[in-house]
Parts: sequence; C-alpha cells; structure tokens
Amino acid sequence: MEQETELAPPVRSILETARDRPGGDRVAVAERRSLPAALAEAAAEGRVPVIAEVKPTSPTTDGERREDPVELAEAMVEGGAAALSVLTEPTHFGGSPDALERVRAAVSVPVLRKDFLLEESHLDVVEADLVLLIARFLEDVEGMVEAARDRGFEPLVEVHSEDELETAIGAGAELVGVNNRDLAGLDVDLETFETVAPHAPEDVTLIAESGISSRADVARMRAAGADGLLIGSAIMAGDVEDRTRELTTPTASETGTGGTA
Ligand SMILES: O=C(O)c1ccccc1NCC(=O)[C@H](O)[C@H](O)COP(=O)(O)O
Repeated sequence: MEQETELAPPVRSILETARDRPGGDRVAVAERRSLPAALAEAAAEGRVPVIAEVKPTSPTTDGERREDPVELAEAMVEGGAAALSVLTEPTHFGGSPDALERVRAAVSVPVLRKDFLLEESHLDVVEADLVLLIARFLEDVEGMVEAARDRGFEPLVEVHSEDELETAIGAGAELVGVNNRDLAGLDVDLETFETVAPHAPEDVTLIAESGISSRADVARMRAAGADGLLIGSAIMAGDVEDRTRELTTPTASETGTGGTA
C-alpha cells in the first residue's frame, strides 16, 4: 500500500474510519448471482451493461439523497440496470450494510458491495454477490481475493494504473474495475480506462468506473473495451429511473441503426 500522505484528505479520513469499523462476527456465505452473465444478458437484450450505484452522498457530491435505497434500486432495475452497486460505507457515503441486505432481497440482479474493505473480517459484515477490493489499499490482494471467493463473493478488484492491473491479475482477479477517479487527488479522467484497458488479458471482465455521465461517455468507454460501466453520481443526480434508462440505451453508433444518439 502506498504512503497515505499521497492521498486526498477525504480518502485518508475514509481509510481511518474503515480501520476502526468492526468486522462481522461469523463467516459470511453467499449464493452468488453472476455479474458476467448479467452483463452479457443485458448486452444480448440491446441494453448497455450498466452497474447502477445506490450512492446517497460522497465527498465529491453536494447534498444527500434520503429516499429508501430499495426504492432507488428498484427504479434502477426498471430503468434497465444489469446489476447494482450499494455503498455500505456510512460516514462519508451515507451507506449501510442494512441497505445492501434489503436491496439484495428486493431485486434479482447481482449486487456489488461498495466499501473500503481492508481486512478479512470486513468481508463478514454482510452478504453480497460481489465485493469491491481496492488494490491500492490492500497489502495482500491475493489473500483478500481468496477470502472473498471462500465466502462465495466474486471479487471486483479496482485498479487505477497498469502496475495495479498487474497486481490484480497476479492475484487471480477475473473481474477488474478501472477507476477513472484518482483517489490521490479525486480528479476524474476517462482516459485512465483507455490507457489501462488495453493491457488487460482478453478473458478478464473489465468494468469502467467513475465519471461516466452521458451517453457519449458510455459509448467512449464501450469503444475502449468496457464490458460493463459502474455509474453512480450521474444516475443519483436526477430521476433515477429516467437517468438509468438514458444511460442504458445504446447510441446509434453502438447499435449501427443510424438513429439519433
Ligand atoms: O465518489 C466520490 O466522491 C469518492 C470519493 C473518494 C473515494 C471514492 C469515491 N468514489 C467511489 C467510487 O468509486 C464511485 O462511487 C463509483 O465508481 C461511481 O462513480 P461516479 O459515477 O463518478 O459516481
């Protein structure tokens, strides 16, 4: 793990509180819904494969959405989301394990647990289909990948550079998220995905994360090789169902129909 002084102050604060949060008191076990299958099904049905994120707030968002996470999640699925991501970090993102548990019980698509998981016991707080593991923050990525799989969770290993991609692949990751948001400074640049993605092996499922806010951004990330797109803020910023539908509807260049983009 890198020096924490290199990280943006909100990220240092997120890590400090994550270290203090207790783990689960028994080993969690999940019967997992497959993300690659859900992404493939959406694409086969003519939808852009989007993982829509229930993200009540964040260090880079003004205000907080206080609706029931289940209502938001159901609207996202109605709008065409192939899968969901639910924040369980309480202090900086307004999430909770209870929100994830309730959302997962209410929908049939795969649900990603979005949090800052630093040690094995953190995996045991709540069951999910997938868990996010951020390569940058883990001493032992391989150990956490194995620990997640032992519990039935599919690990989505998040990277921000080619070096981190190498670490993720070396650790056995089959699902890799390339975060366009640099957690050192919190700036977002879609070129990150375009730079890192070509170095991923063919058989890895690649997710473009963060900063995707328009159909042009969606088309750009798909053209760069994204098998799926993780979208939070742009969906949470408006009517959740409408925003999800807009972003899961392919542009004319993607469908080859010549219709309006
Ligand atoms: O979103 C933030 O403000 C943030 C700040 C500090 C660390 C992580 C942060 N976001 C985590 C994420 O990875 C995003 O929630 C996710 O990729 C969706 O991004 P977006 O579509 O840009 O909301």
